[in-house]
Amino acid sequence: MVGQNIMRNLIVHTPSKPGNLGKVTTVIGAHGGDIGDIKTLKVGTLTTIRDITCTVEDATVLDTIVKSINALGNGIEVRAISDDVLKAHEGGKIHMTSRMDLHSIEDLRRVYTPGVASVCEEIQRSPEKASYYTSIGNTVAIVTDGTAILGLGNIGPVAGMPVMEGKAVLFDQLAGISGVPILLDTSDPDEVVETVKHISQGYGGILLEDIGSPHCFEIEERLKEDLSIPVMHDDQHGTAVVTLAATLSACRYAGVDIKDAVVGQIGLGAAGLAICRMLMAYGVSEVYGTDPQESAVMRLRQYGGNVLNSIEEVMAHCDIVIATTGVKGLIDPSLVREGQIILALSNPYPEISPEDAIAAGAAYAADGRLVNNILGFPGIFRGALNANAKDITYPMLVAAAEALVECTRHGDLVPPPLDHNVHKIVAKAVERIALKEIVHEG
Ligand SMILES: NC(=O)C1=CN([C@@H]2O[C@H](COP(=O)(O)OP(=O)(O)OC[C@H]3O[C@@H](n4cnc5c(N)ncnc54)[C@H](O)[C@@H]3O)[C@@H](O)[C@H]2O)C=CC1
Ligand SMILES: CC(=O)C(=O)O
Ligand SMILES: [Mg+2]
Repeated sequence: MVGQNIMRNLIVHTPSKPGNLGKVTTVIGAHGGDIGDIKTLKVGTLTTIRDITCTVEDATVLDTIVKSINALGNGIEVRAISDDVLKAHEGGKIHMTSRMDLHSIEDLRRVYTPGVASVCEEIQRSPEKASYYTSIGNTVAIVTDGTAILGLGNIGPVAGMPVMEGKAVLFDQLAGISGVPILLDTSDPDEVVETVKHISQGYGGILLEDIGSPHCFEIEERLKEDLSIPVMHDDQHGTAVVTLAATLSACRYAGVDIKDAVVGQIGLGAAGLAICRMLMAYGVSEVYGTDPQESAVMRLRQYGGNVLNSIEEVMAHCDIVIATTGVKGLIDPSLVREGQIILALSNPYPEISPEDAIAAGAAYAADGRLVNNILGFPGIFRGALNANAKDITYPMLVAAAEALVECTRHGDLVPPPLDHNVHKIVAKAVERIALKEIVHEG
């Protein structure tokens, strides 16, 4: 089964007797529902009310589950279904807040005019002090043109805003960075580059997000060239870092030197090409890729990768298979070979679910919820900003990947994304390399 697609909260009433919750959860599981949190809202003398988070394949499955719970009878009933994901987005997920209190006229004069004028003049005299007296050095612009929002495709920047707000939440909570979404109504590389350059002085770094290929490549290259603040296209390099970490872990368990691994990449867009480039730069000698777009295949060749003509060939030839196509259920379980490692990374729906890949014989399998650039970009930018780095370089990315491997528990491919310590360790590793590079250049 590929992709658990919709998450709903079932408000379930049962008589307050042992065994009833078990009956309800059994019904949910039997119909393929994935149970998340179970909150007990009320334990009454007669009735217990619970809020059960349930993720299902589609609305039909949800309907079947509700009908089956209600069919249990004896007072067991789904009284309401709520969409907590939608509810959580009401009003948006982010809000810029003040770091200073405003209680008195004294505060007002310090925060705002007339006091603020002297700080402006100080920065005018010594522009480098802006990073000390403003939030610029701790703020990253999250720039999108909306052309490759997850695997949903070109849905436009406004429809992609919930993803950008999500990235801002992650920046804030995992790395203490202010992320500011910037929605562009152009995909023309000249216009994107010019626009980002014009706004860049207000930011300590630029995270390019969900900008489709091939225009993402030129945009990132030109911005990296023209700006002296860190610029990174997350879908390329954030993803490549985490995928390298997962591949290193997998090779360790398999007792294979990563340099000898035979890796196949399905989908050679932003994420796929960057993954191939990262693996090749790290020393993997056999990297194969496939993509229906001739231009994508040509790019892989230019970077020294090998091309295969179909998914079937990749699955037959490679020990580690990575997919970033945005196409749900693309990999048929019958193609999976015994002992293969399958990373089907498309969001929100993978090319094959980890459960199906394992059932078909894979030794390790993961999807984009687990192997996700959430493990990369917060720490990478934290480290770069701490070091006052002018760029994000390949050695910084490798340091991030190796730090992730260090944090990975035995048997896992990557560490848990919400472990704050992991992001601190990644940031430290990146900062260390960035400082070394600065000393070297200086
Ligand atoms: N887990 C993670 O951290 C990340 C996951 N992704 C996921 O990867 C997917 C692709 O994202 P991007 O690379 O940014 O998009 P993209 O649009 O740049 O690339 C997609 C590529 O897949 C190719 N493709 C489509 N159908 C194919 C097929 N049947 N066989 C082989 N190739 C095929 C396209 O031709 C294109 O080159 C999305 O679903 C996204 O959510 C992207 C970044 C991070
Ligand atoms: C995780 C991410 O950046 C994506 O799926 O596009
Ligand atoms: Mg993305």
